[in-house]
Amino acid sequence: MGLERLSETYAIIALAAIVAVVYAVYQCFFSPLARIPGPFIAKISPIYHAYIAKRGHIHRDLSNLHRKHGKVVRIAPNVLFWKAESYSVLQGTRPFDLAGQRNEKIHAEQRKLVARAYSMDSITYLEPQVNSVLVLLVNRLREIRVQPIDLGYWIQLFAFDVIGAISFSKPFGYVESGDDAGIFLRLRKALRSMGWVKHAPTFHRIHQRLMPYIGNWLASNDRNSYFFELASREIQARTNRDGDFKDIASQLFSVQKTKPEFNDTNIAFMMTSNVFAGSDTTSTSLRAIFYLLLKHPEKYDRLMNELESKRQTGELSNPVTFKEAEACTYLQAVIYEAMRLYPATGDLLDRDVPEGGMTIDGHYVPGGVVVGTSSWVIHRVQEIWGPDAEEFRPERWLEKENEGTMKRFFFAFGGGSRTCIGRHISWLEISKLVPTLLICFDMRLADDVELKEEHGALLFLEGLKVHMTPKDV
Ligand code: HEM
Repeated sequence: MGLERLSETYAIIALAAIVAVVYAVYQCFFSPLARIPGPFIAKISPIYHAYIAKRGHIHRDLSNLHRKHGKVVRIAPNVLFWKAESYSVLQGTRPFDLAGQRNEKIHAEQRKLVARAYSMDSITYLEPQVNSVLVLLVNRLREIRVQPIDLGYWIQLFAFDVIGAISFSKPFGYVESGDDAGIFLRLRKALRSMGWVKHAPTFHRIHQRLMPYIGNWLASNDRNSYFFELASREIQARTNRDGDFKDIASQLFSVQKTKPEFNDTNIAFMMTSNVFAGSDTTSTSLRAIFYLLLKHPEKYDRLMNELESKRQTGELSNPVTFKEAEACTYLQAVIYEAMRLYPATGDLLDRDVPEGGMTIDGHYVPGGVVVGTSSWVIHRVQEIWGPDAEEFRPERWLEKENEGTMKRFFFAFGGGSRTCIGRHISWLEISKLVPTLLICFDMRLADDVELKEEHGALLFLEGLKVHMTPKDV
């Protein structure tokens, strides 16, 4: 009896091994994607993508994979169009979610409702909100006596407060108090968790089903619970306050008047996206800009020459206006170049290949396969950016022969119908903050600063310590 059970067990193990080998042979030699190069383990297991995402430096891993395997790399057995299943993890059960919505038709309808509030025209409307946080930031930084300052942290406080200000006319009060009340860590945990759970959607589905019994083990769920509740409370408080508000909430409430189906819950979901998608992305970009500038004194000096000569001719106010900043050509080149080298999202933006399939770089890819690309990879392709693609050289954006090409391949905000809806807002913040801080402070990077990179669903850069000496302006 014992022997019989043993041989039965062996038979099951042998069968499982045969199935695994057949599956691996199929994936490596007979699948329609068999000829696409990539790590062996990625060809046979979807775990590979989730694994490299969990390690925290997927942005660099993807670039290395392309360097090793070429333009098209296979990073899962079944890895433009519809957003892939990984976005369901983002969306959860949320009915209004631009970033997470996979259905193109629903996405287009929802995006149409809110597009105006985020358009270029709305930027001037929101500028006074950014000004108030910026002036407060400069004053707070002037008061700090202990050097070097963790400028990265202050930038993050600024980016959060701006989101509160432009969304609900109420900064969160972080710059004022110099403290984030634990919210950054909570958000970081959520983004860290989302970074890998996105690539394990089956695991996510099972977890969500079991949640009533096992509780919530995934910080990624905070996006649609804790942060949604935070946004809902702010929206509620905002409707209870009187005043002529110049913010996104007021624009969305005016949409609601003609489209009542766009209810308060949907507005709160949109505001959750502002907090979730708009604060850390902007602060990471700002950290990269200051880090690269201060690391390259000749670029810093060139930018200071531009700003100072504009100051002397009265073309630069304090705080700098968006219009003035746009007219600073070297400043704009610096922003593009830093965001090229450190785009805030470095994982693949996954899309399902539509029915009928498509050909990518000579490889036929059948419908249903997930394809994606990463800004970290595109931004380092030498055929586009030249042999010095890894170098910080803002001048490349000013060279006549590159005009057009470079902006076309600038992928920090994604592209197509899913391009970042908040890109004008973050450009407004960045364009104003960088020159304003530079005209108000002399800056020097603290000794031995190297930014620490961690990629969850977004990139984080830690350790921007700077000596800041206030100037008389
Ligand atoms: C430097 C700052 C920012 C960067 C690098 C960035 C990056 C991106 C990228 C790459 C996407 C496309 C994602 C995809 O295809 O899956 C995206 C979408 C989105 N972003 Fe941003 N973002 C930034 C700032 C903001 C701000 C300030 C807001 C809101 C105030 C915002 C809200 C959104 C939303 C709602 C989407 C989804 C859009 C859609 O699918 O229609 N982002 N962002």
